[in-house]
Amino acid sequence: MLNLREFEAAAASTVDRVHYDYLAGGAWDEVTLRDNEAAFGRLRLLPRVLRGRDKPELDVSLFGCHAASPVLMSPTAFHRLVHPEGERATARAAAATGTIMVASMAATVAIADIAAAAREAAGGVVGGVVGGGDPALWFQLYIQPDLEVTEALVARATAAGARALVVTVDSPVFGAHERDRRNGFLDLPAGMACENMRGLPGGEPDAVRPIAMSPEICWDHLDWLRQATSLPVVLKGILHPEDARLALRHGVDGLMLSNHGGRQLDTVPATIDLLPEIVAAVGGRMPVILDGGVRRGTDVVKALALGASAVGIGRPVLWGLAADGERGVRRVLELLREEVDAALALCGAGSPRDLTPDLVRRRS
Ligand SMILES: Cc1cc2nc3c(=O)[nH]c(=O)nc-3n(C[C@H](O)[C@H](O)[C@H](O)COP(=O)(O)O)c2cc1C
Ligand SMILES: O=C(O)C(=O)c1ccccc1
Repeated sequence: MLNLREFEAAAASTVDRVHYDYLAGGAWDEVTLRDNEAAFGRLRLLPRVLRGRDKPELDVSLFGCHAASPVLMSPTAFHRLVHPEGERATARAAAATGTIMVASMAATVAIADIAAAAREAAGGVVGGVVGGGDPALWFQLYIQPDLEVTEALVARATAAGARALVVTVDSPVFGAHERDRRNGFLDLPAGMACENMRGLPGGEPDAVRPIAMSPEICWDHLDWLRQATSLPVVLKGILHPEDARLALRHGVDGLMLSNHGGRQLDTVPATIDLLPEIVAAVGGRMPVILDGGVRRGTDVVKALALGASAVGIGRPVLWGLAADGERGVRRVLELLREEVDAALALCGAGSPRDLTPDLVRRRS
């Protein structure tokens, strides 16, 4: 496999059609889904030359979490749908490559088990230190209207060693995925469940509580969460610059500029097209991480040049996992890393910090 597209093709031919449609699909007409990739295609890179740089340095540090690459794994649900080891395999690939993994609240492996898999793969070496503590694992949270349940989820993630909470705020209702409606995909197959939702307060000890998406969630909930945890809080799914400014006022630590891979409100802009406005609104006061349509090293470089601190990939991780389990995910991450490395050098940059917005031009 030479690039992420080849992993996409491999996944399309191995994963059951109904399940493949679930991971590939978007909301309604899939306008945003297509635009995320197309918008990167409308941008051109304008390199600098003769800058006499060393080999590029790709490390990033986010909320005290060190990573070998500015590409992280965005949270995606249901990894066991495409591979029997599910999130365990994903976590091992993340740990082996020094990649930050954002584990989904809708994971099919519990956060404690994901963390254990990551630790095992790191061989007890985390951040270059033997016995160096917790892996580069973050937990994605949908705030549940029942705050006791939300508190229990946060406590589990914290106990597992998660280093940040990524609160997804673009889902007051479930996205309307017409492919899933047509295919009748409503639930996980027997023997798979959202393990983070098992045995929560107010339910039977072994019961799996459905994930609630609620239009009632508001900034008051965020304020409550802010005081209920000492972990960094990252908001995922902020699109309007006014909401970016509000996030700052509510003590948020970072943003993930994301349209959920085109799976929530259709016809919102591509994330890369929104990035300059969001970066301007934030004014360097917190990191902005972009996801949606990142498929090539050049996409990563464009986003970093326009002010993102890092980028996330969603579907490509699932393609790698479907194609070849842990090895496939590792290969996806390595391919992208090699491409970023080469694209940085070709831009005359010695690190992501050397990338500036003038290196990106819109195709006329
Ligand atoms: C199959 C699938 C499941 C997802 N599950 C979640 C989730 O549980 N929580 C969440 O915040 N985002 C979820 N997302 C959105 C991703 O975090 C991310 O925003 C998106 O996939 C990025 O776009 P990309 O797939 O083009 O890289 C999911 C995306 C996909 C494709
Ligand atoms: O499919 C998704 O995009 C998603 O975010 C999700 C969230 C909860 C349960 C299943 C999927």
